[in-house]
Amino acid sequence: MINLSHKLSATKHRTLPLVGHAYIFLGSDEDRMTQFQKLGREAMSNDDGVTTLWQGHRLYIVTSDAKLAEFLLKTCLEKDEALKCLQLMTGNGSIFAAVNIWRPRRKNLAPTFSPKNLAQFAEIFSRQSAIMVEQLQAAVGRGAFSIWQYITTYTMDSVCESTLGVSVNSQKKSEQPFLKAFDRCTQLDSARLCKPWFYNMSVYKMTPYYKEHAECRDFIWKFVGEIIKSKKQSLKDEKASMAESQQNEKHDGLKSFLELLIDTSGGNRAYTDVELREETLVLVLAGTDTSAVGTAFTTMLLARYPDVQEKVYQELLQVFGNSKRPVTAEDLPKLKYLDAVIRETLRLYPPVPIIARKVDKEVTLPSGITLVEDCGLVINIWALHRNPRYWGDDAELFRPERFLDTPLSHPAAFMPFSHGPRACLGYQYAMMSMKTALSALLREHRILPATATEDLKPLRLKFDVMMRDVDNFTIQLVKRQ
Ligand code: HEM
Repeated sequence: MINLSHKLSATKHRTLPLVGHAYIFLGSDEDRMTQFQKLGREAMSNDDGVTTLWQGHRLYIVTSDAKLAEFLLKTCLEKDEALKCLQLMTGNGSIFAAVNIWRPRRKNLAPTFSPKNLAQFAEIFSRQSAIMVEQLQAAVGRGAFSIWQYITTYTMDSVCESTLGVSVNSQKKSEQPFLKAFDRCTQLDSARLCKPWFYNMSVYKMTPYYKEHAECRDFIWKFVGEIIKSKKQSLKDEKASMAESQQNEKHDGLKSFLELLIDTSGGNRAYTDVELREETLVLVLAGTDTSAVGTAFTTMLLARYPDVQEKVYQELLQVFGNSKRPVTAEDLPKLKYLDAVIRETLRLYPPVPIIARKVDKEVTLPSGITLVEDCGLVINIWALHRNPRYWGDDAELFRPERFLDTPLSHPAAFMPFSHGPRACLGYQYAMMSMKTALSALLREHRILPATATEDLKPLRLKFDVMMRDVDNFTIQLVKRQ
């Protein structure tokens, strides 16, 4: 690795004995995000499109170049060691699993995201977003407030209903025990991710955090385990009660991801209860805060760009007129400008600003340099999305029209959902959910910045497992006439 480090551009930060550059990530979540931004810009300004740094004895290669990122994401599929600490709750669930486990699981999971299956979830998004708007009435016209809790409970309720087929009703019941346990587990996981000295399991087990994590995790596993058991039983009963001739008939009712997974993993490959628990928890984990962060950043930008908000509103008027009818699956493809606004938000504020992989066997880059086994790889999506080489001189500008008037300069220039074989499976699901929530909100309300001068200040960002707004997405809402 030392030889390799001499062939690649290196970070300007001083290397300390033993820890290398690990010290630069100490400090607050905001400091950590600032470091990632700086590293991304360093990589962008280097001729080889990378910067390198040492985390203890391991060399990490950071890139914000779309071509190189595309190559790495297609070639190196193993997740980085650091992400192992996120597996406590999801076990071998596909998102963090080793390649040999991930591959067959992805094969089973992918067909459950077919357009036909996704269209049936539109009704859930529509119903849950109506609840969100109803809950928000308490804040309308009353000055600045954080919209985060409203949006994250909307996504939690939608994801749980579409994944497990149950209503956890977290929008109306903030003390919902599943939500509390799930939130606590993810908080503990992200705190651990930022403290490398807790990566070692034996060390972590000695901390009070592990005990608390284990208690929450046991609760979650029991909750999901019971749903799986009862779902399997009712599917069995349903089959038994159906006449033989009806067995192959199409089942028209709404099917949750859990039921779809039981179907797709059928036959000899049928999933055990543990596998079903792991995969459904992956969907809840991967689908909740990510979409909530994307939606919340969009509200912040709409508040700061009233002309963009007005254009979205005009498009909504064209599709819905003055009616109060719910959003349907057929409406969503017509909301092309809103789609561009969300994409532009995800470009400038990607909820997952960095992703990490590991080199599991030597790989030679197109430049001829060979990466050695066990190097870490960081794709800096935040910087890649602001790279003028792919986005032009106005890369830093919020301009949704770019998604309507200019084709992508490279297939990997826009990758909020990652790229290559391990890219996000929930991409279309997330776009549907975000579009439904934002249209429900904007049809009746105008979004304003928290204060009159707010739109002049740059957004302050922080990083745990995801990128968030330091001020917790504070806006104002007023009713439209
Ligand atoms: C704005 C919302 C979302 C964003 C920004 C996002 C982003 C991502 C990213 C960056 C990855 C890949 C990580 C990597 O390459 O290491 C990923 C993976 C994944 N996402 Fe999403 N995601 C979103 C919503 C969702 C939703 C709603 C679901 C499911 C309902 C979902 C399910 C998954 C799954 C299953 C994977 C793992 C894929 C695999 O390893 O094969 N995501 N997501």
